[in-house]
Amino acid sequence: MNTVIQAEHLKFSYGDKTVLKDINLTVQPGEIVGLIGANGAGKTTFLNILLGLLAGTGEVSVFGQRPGAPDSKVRLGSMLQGDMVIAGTTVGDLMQLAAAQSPRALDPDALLNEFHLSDLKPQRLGILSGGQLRRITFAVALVGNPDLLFLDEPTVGMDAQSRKAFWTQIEQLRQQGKTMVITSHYLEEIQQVADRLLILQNGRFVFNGSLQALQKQHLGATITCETDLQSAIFNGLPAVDKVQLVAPKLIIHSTDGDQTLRALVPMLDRLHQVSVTRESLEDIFLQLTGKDDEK
Ligand SMILES: Nc1ncnc2c1ncn2[C@@H]1O[C@H](COP(=O)(O)OP(=O)(O)OP(=O)(O)O)[C@@H](O)[C@H]1O
Repeated sequence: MNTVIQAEHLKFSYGDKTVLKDINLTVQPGEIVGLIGANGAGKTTFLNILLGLLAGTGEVSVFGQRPGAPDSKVRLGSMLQGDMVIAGTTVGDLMQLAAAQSPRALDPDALLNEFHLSDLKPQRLGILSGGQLRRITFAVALVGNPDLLFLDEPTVGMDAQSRKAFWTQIEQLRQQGKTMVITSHYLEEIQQVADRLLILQNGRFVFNGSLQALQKQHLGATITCETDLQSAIFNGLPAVDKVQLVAPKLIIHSTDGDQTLRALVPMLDRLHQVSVTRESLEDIFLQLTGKDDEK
């Protein structure tokens, strides 16, 4: 299987500000990778390097070639933040222009129709709303029929319906075997679709794996119940971090939900309305990215 993206010891600085310190990554065909990180972590910078728009040090290849090489460029579609748009150009013209860049382009009109965007075809880009522009930019990214897509915060500004339609389209693209790198701050959305998550922090991936693997490493849970037992009893149970009484509820914060639950089994007849909430991706993300920057 030919690797789509390969990065080894990639480093990048803007002047004396080092943004990427040591990036190592392999992406295989058909993978959907969710790239997440706090504002300013370097996600867009990394995508720009993969596109050949910025040059870092270390080894980087896309379809086995240097980023930006013409042969790999035609297999690539991107939707970046702040994509330049010429206000006077119409949607139809922009789609034609984008299609003309690729020898394997799709029919622009058919694509606009499929995306329910045909009405916007005669409109000038300058008068479109932010959400409409995002949807058009997505169609532009796809019209060249790319094998690899870079989508940088694609759903920003889209209304709920458009976001839903967008993620459905991503699923369809998955069926077609497209490889995608998607950045998003909407963790609930990205976790649904990504085969693999990359968490960028302090210039490195502090996590590279599936959501399931991430959750296996982070076993924390919140157990809520009602009980006539004294809350002090729960403080002494294994892995219990903190116990809060918010009458009538007792809230037990555990660093290892399974371990604490096992210890609760003998008391089950005194516990009522028990519920368990595992750490969400957002909880884990905040733990991993809340750490101070390295000096
Ligand atoms: N052209 C530039 N010159 C100097 N610094 C820059 C430039 N572009 C980005 N930076 C800085 O590099 C860092 C990484 O920026 P980047 O846009 O890659 O982050 P990001 O993870 O995409 O952030 P966000 O989630 O806010 O979009 C930030 O501190 C940013 O201020």
